[in-house]
Amino acid sequence: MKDIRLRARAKINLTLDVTGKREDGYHLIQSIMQTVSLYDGIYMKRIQKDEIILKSNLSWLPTDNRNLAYRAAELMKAKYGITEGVFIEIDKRIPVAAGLAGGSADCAAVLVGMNRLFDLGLSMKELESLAFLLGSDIPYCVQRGTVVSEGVGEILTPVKCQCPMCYVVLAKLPVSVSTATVYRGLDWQSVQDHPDTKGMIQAMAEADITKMGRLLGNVLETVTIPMHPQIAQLKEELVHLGAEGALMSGSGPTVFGLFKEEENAKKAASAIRKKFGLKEVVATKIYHSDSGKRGEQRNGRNKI
Ligand SMILES: C[C@](O)(CO)[C@H](O)COP(=O)(O)OP(=O)(O)OC[C@H]1O[C@@H](n2ccc(N)nc2=O)[C@H](O)[C@@H]1O
Ligand SMILES: Nc1ncnc2c1ncn2[C@@H]1O[C@H](COP(=O)(O)OP(=O)(O)OP(=O)(O)O)[C@@H](O)[C@H]1O
Repeated sequence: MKDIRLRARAKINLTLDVTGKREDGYHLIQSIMQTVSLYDGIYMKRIQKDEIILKSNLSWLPTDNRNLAYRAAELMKAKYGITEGVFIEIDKRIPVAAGLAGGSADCAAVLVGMNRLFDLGLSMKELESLAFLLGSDIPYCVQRGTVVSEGVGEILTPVKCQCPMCYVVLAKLPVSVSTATVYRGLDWQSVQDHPDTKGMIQAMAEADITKMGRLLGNVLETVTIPMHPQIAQLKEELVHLGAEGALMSGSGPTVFGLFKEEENAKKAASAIRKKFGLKEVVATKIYHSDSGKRGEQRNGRNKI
């Protein structure tokens, strides 16, 4: 039976602005999204019996249609009349409910995986449209890279210059933050401090990581930080430890810091782990696809 291995990578928001609100309550955003190397391993296999079997290394993660990866397989099966089944195994490494789009990345990987396992021949654009039916961050997780995300997350414009390579420390507080609650708590019209999206793109074009650090900005911090003031302390400490800048990712609670040197990022990660007593601290880096094409076969193994 055909099988496939994929890497579902996390994202950070280098900028996140809210520019309006739709009648259905969803917010219009402008955000520079960036893929990082940290990934969940996804293994998929076609099975004869018409069912979806999902397993993961986290005993408490749902394995039914509360899991976005399951929902991706369910949607593809229904839409394309697939009568065979699929086995999906998730090796979860991305912190959950963290603002890193871990569930969205798994979901996107399963969409890509189903397309290949069942030879559906769908284009990236078609996969992104399906992705948007399942969540706002998922089209981006299909596309990945350095991208300006607008609308409610469905209008994606790749940034021509790549984000310069730098090292990223992710530090997650042991609290859950609901994205819906954070957006509901935002009075977008009274936001004073809007991130400079254009300035950030210019800083990336100049490969000026110091300037990028200064321009990091996320309006959702105005909601999440008052709920969890330790986020501000984590940001301060990361800068104290040598980060060029630090910011909350998405709706939080993960904070990331950008570092020029890998060694400094590793040292900062271990200092943060100790000082704040955190378990979920990861030193990773900006992800640059080395094949340029998602799903390219390398060394006989499928990787994304
Ligand atoms: C915060 C970000 O992660 C930034 O990349 C995204 O905007 C959120 O993306 P997501 O987690 O995929 O969001 P969804 O699962 O689609 O929506 C969760 C909830 O967040 C709110 N929501 C989401 C996206 C958006 N543009 N405006 C919103 O107000 C809605 O109340 C929605 O019910
Ligand atoms: N495959 C999955 N991995 C992780 N969480 C999942 C998955 N499927 C569903 N969930 C549920 O989704 C919720 C949010 O988890 P996720 O890790 O995607 O959050 P997030 O990183 O904040 O996402 P975003 O940045 O898109 O808001 C959790 O409560 C979790 O139970």
